[in-house]
Amino acid sequence: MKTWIQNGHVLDPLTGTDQIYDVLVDGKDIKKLGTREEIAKILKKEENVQVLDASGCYVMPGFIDLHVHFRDPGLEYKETLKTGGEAAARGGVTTVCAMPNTKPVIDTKEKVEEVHRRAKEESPVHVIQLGAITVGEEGKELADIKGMAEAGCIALSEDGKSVMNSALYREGMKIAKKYGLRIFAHCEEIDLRRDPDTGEDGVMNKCEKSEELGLPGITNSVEDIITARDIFLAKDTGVHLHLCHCSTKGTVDLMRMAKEEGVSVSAEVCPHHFILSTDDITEDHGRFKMNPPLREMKDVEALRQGIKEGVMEVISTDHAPHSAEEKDAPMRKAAFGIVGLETSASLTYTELVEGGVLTPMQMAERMSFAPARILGLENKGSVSEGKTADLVVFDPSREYEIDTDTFLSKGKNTPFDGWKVKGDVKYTLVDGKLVYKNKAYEEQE
Ligand SMILES: NC(=O)N[C@@H](CC(=O)O)C(=O)O
Ligand SMILES: [Zn+2]
Ligand SMILES: [Zn+2]
Repeated sequence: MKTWIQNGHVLDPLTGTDQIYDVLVDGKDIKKLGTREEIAKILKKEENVQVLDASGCYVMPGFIDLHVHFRDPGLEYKETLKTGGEAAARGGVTTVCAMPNTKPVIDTKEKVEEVHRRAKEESPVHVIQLGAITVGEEGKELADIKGMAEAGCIALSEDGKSVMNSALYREGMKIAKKYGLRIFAHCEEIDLRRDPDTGEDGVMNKCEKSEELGLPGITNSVEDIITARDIFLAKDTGVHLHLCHCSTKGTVDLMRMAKEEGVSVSAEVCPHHFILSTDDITEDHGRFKMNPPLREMKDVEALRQGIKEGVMEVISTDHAPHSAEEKDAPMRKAAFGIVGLETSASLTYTELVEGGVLTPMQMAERMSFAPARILGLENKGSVSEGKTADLVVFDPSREYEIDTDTFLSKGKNTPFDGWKVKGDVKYTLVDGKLVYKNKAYEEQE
């Protein structure tokens, strides 16, 4: 099967291509970039091709989300490989890294293989399952790192928490390095998560707003301390360290230092952390509760500056679906986490590209090329001949209102419901196959 994407503005971070081209997809691969005539010449007259109109749209490499929670196995009432995959496709995301904090925790070769096998059948997008660092994410003994590497894990993560025992963690890093795996770190000193004044478990950022709402707070140091520790351990062991859901100015400063020192590190920021601050928390409600929490404006500004410079080179979502019952509650009761797959590209385009922080090419870099490089996926993250046809056709002019009722994800938990945004996904292709077609364009056709 061939697909002919016509008249799109190709953005390719690998070769620097930044111009209007037609793109011919043949099977799973990108066959040719060229003019209408050049593509027409390759095709036989009677040949059956799928034509997609990309006029006025960017053709970018499919987004690669290094951080999602698909809750499968065990917590399927929140999300499944199928619904999570459909939400991803809708957001222009063609590959996800699924965190291992499922039920059971993914900590063996067999469990990784099982998710990979099922994902091929059930999810429309590529799913890379990450394995836990310790058995059951309990922080007591190391999981079967070698076995998980053999199952194609690529990276390990204890997401949801940090490995608090530094010696055990260092040992895990050494083994990960030996088998070519990266470490994706959730940085949180759990013993400090309690409010320094009241000792109660923190539910939002510690600041004037938390005082005003009478809620227990989480200080920036809860993140910064472990960020620093992890960077030093990465330096000692040589493993590649990727910092998840960075939220503080301190983390940006530490990342800048680590990169100057030549440590093998990368870092991601999620839309909620570079868009919202504690000023946006209008009431004591679970839709504003996530870990790490929304921080203050000075942090948001530092994150944006870091993204602009490329110190923070990845935009991920930390897509964390929960049921309505788990989220429609005051902060003390609600679960940590918000969904992000279906809003990430629109929010990033609206806030960062329209907002003058990133060029459209840099958006493709942060959302696809850089994550592909971190994972070592040479065939992804690029719209150039011979690469895998994981593609997104993104329309920068379509304005719409975010409506959780339309979400394909089971999770509707987001503070962005009702937000007006600019830029939307028109088509998503995975391995050359059309896996998402935006219904908003059907009426026009
Ligand atoms: N981010 C969150 O608030 N929650 C995540 C866990 C995590 O990413 O640490 C979850 O699994 O729900
Ligand atoms: Zn986390
Ligand atoms: Zn997470």
